[in-house]
Amino acid sequence: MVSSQNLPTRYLVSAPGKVILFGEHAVVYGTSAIAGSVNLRTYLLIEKREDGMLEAYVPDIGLDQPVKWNTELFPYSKVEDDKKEEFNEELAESLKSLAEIESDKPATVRQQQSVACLALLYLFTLLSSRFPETKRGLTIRVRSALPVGAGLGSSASYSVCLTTGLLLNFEYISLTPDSRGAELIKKYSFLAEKIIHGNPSGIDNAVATFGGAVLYKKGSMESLKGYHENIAELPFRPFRFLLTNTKVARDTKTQVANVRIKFDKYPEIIKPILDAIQNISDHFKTVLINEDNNITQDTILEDLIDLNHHFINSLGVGHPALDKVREITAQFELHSKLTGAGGGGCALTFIRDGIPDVTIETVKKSLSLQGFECFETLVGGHGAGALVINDTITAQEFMEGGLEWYGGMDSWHYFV
Ligand SMILES: Nc1ncnc2c1ncn2[C@@H]1O[C@H](COP(=O)(O)OP(=O)(O)OP(=O)(O)O)[C@@H](O)[C@H]1O
Ligand SMILES: C[C@@](O)(CCO)CC(=O)[O-]
Repeated sequence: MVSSQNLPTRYLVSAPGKVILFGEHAVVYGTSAIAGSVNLRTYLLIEKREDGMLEAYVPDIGLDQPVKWNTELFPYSKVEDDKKEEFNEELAESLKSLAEIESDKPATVRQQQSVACLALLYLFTLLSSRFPETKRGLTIRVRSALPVGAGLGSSASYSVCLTTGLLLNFEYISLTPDSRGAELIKKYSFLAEKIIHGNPSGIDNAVATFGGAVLYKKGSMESLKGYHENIAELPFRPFRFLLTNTKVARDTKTQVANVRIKFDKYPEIIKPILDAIQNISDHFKTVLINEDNNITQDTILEDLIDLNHHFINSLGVGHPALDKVREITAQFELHSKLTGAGGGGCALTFIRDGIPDVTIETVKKSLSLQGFECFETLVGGHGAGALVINDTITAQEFMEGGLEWYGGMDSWHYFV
């Protein structure tokens, strides 16, 4: 039996969102994509409790009240100890009724809340099963600076926070330098992503775990060697981007499923489009590595942004609001594309070197007049991190405090 006697009981955990530069959707079919972490993060506070209950505060998805479960009711017998890292459909099915949220909110909102709870219950049951029942009780509190369902990887950031907090609490990993920690976080967060997304490529949770700017390809990512082969760090200069949230709601699961329908119906047409997207990612990588003239790099990046946007639109995941962002930014000779799953959500606008701040402010103003929300971001930065936070803040301070403050704390341990 594992002893938790001398361990800290409270962790603060965080993970970034992501932005996909090139290759969303195509990456689900095994091509390469280029993505990086953004400086908007999710934070999770996890603490032990004595009464064997699991309680979750997840206000960002419209759950005004905490949700509480008796952990004795969870189906631990469904956990297969030797296959924990594979997705266990039976375990997910048997937890579904416990994860259901009853409220007078619209069905789509309840569905989003239920899958977020299901991801928590799934990981909790999986990872707590080797602990004595009396030591399983937990409270988790989640807050995020990321817009939910807008293409910036809010679900992966949430999944990685859940995974990191639970792995720490149930002593699978610790806050010591050890590359195994990041691998485990990536593997288990992928299971949570499967619950939320259906058929994820793994790019979002890989970026939320490892941070940085990466060239990602789906593949055998079981070993550390696999990690190096499949997620290469890119020699990224600090490119500036404007992110525009069109506030058109959509969910990734549906967008990915719609592309699948097209692919199955017209494989001979869709396959070459996916290949072309692969070539965009490859070309960009070559330019990053071989071209040291910033102006040339910027011009090529703009061409590739346009090409990628049109290819991806042809897969049926565009939206008039995203085209509006392109139209407005084009008036200032800036290039934009949808980012993430599309169908609404966010557009990404590249700000090449030398664009005056006053131009950017005017662009932002024009976009805001459409009801869109804009923010600037740099791509790259830390992945999943954690720290022990026994006395530093109260739960209430965490729920009510400014998120930027946590990021600035200097004792973060990053897993990469
Ligand atoms: N802060 C959060 N708290 C709890 N659940 C969250 C949070 N953020 C995201 N989720 C879960 O993730 C879902 C949103 O995932 P979805 O993949 O549709 O959007 P996204 O991750 O923001 O976009 P993309 O996958 O295109 O980057 C929510 O409905 C919810 O279930
Ligand atoms: C649309 C998609 O390519 C990116 C979503 O952020 C889906 C995935 O890769 O899992």
